[in-house]
Amino acid sequence: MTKPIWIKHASQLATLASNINGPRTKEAMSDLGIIEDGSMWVEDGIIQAVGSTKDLEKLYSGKLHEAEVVNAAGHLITPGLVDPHTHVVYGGSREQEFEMRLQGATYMDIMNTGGGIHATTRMTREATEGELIEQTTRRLDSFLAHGVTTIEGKSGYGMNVETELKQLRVMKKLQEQHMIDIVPTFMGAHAVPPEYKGREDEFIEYLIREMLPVVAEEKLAEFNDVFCEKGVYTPEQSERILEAGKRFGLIPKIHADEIEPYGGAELAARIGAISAEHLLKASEAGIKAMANSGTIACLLPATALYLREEAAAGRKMIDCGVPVAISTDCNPGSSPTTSMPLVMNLACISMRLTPAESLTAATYNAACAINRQEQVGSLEVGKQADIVLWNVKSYQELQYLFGVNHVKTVWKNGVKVV
Ligand SMILES: N=CN[C@@H](CCC(=O)O)C(=O)O
Ligand SMILES: [Zn+2]
Repeated sequence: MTKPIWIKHASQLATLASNINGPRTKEAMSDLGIIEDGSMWVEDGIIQAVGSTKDLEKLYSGKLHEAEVVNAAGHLITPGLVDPHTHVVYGGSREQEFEMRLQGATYMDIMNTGGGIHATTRMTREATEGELIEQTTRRLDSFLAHGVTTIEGKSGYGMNVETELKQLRVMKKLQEQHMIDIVPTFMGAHAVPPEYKGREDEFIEYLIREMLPVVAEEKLAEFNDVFCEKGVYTPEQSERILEAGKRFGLIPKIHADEIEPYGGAELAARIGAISAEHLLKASEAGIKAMANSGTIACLLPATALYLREEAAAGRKMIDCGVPVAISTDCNPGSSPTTSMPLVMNLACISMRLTPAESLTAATYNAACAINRQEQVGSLEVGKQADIVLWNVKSYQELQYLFGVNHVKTVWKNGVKVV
């Protein structure tokens, strides 16, 4: 039997607890459920109590001597961060493209000449399962070191049955081997593979006929994602792929309006996608439609920065009532980072989210974007004990001192992992 953990005297315990079920919007994104001089009791990996140190001292007075005590005086405590959009499983790396872009090549130029997603697809097809596990483990360790305890992970660097399944099976194995939780998304439509160039509809048929049934049969994914972008998949093609996924029980997500306005946000709202990703160029009508449908905007400010693009209109989206989540977009091309703390900083700096909104976007709303809000994303009784103790005293300081990893201790399911 492991000892209970008693964390006490946190200067701010940002619980993110609320009576609102489902993604938070507008003012609710600023309510962090802060407890000053906060305290938590954890047993068997589950949060048993959350409150003031005084209250918990009374509640557990007969058991205090049994617990491992963590004195969090002067420290902020938050839920483990949730990253709802990653391409974490891939082979190789693409540092030469970074230099090409600095010299003027665009993301799409590189992709259209066989680089970008296609380059990573070649390297992922060549990599063995063991090599992918080894590379990905290093990234998962880095996520934990940055306070991230749950991530979503997409396939999409295979675009054939064999490699798409290899990526998803790697995620399944890592879910068993690694402390971090990985929520899998099938993204067979990440690009049009070169062998199908000009025959997009044939590839879509292949994806629907050969890939989706196996992914569903082996329960390898919960979501189905598509890159809806000019030169990749049209809104009509994206809809066909996502509707087919629905028939196999996969919930739609959409990479939408990243490079050009293309009706992706509107499509996400119309077909009931749980989230739409990127949205740098989302139209007014698309933003309104997402607010009405409650589709979560999963915004990726590190990607915008890395591609030297203007970030998505996060401030405006929140003001319009769109629930906003944020993510690293961890991938080898447009955002090779695992730092959610940096993403929280950028959400404030480049999208004008407030420090409180940014924390909600990286915890509770991020959990909603991957259907994990019942388990993680807030510090509430009965939830997983995924907890971060930070080397700062407040959430305001966490967002203010930017570009620094302030993580001191991370517990995943009540186990100290950092
Ligand atoms: N934009 C499409 N897909 C990824 C990038 C993948 C890559 O460049 O390897 C994204 O979300 O940013
Ligand atoms: Zn992505």
